[in-house]
Amino acid sequence: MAKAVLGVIGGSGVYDLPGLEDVREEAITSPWGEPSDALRIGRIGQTPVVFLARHGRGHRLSPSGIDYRANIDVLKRAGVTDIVALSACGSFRQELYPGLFVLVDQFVDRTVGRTSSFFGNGCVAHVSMAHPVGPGLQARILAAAEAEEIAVRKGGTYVCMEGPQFSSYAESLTYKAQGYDVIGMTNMPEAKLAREAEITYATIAMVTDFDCWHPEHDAVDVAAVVAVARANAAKAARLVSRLARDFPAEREPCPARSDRALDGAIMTAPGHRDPALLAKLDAICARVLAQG
Ligand SMILES: CSC[C@H]1O[C@H](OP(=O)(O)O)[C@H](O)[C@@H]1O
Ligand SMILES: Nc1ncnc2[nH]cnc12
Repeated sequence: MAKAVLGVIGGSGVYDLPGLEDVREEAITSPWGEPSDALRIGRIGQTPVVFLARHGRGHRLSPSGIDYRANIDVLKRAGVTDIVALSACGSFRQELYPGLFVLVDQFVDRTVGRTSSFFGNGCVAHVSMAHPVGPGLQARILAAAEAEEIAVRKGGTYVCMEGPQFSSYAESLTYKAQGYDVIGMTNMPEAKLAREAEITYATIAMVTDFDCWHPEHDAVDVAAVVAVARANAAKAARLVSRLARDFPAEREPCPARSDRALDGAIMTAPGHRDPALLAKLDAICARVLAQG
């Protein structure tokens, strides 16, 4: 059994992880590009925890400008087995109000300009995204939220738009009519890449606004979003601390098979694989390539 290592990706308003102890910074390099920031590696209780600020410290990176492959690759190199993705989001439902945490279990990818796979010509692989969130990890997050008395709702669909502009009124009404619950700009391709890397992924979608569909609320405004995101960040830190303190020492098998996502997924015959691409995949595919 592998040792469990918790990764935390901090989104808008979350550039640090209070509660992380024995912290050291490590700027791990990646053959895929430039990660958003140096990793902050430490522990909470007995659990090793690795923190990455998705937009970089100082929020330098736009959702479209983040190198999601480099981020997931360096987390994999740091030994991360489970990622908790913290994200600000807009809501399409009256009952999902600013301040509430939504544990989404589905994603709709509406991004257009992002590289969304580690694989390609020379090493073709197809992993399942039917159940993108690890149910076991999500259950632990739910239990931690309840223990900390943080308002949380389990289940929901997060639609990921390209951004950086917020949606038009017509788009907002369309997403709402489609039955989507929340909207953000970052969880895709992040969740897809985590799955390819065989890292279990779960999002805490922290509602900051009602997007622009709501007749009694103004259109999204960054200053208002940031104010709610800051308040959410303190709650998120409490939740993550509890989650980490109660986390198992060894990685648990994932019912969604995120820990074995690459089993049988690579279609390119060994003799036809591109050595240069395989070299870049050394961390992502370590488990299956070791099997030959
Ligand atoms: C400041 S609101 C827009 C911004 O916030 C969210 O990012 P993250 O998921 O990293 O919290 C949203 O997706 C946008 O990138
Ligand atoms: N309304 C919204 N649309 C997209 N991303 C967001 N992040 C926070 N609020 C958002």
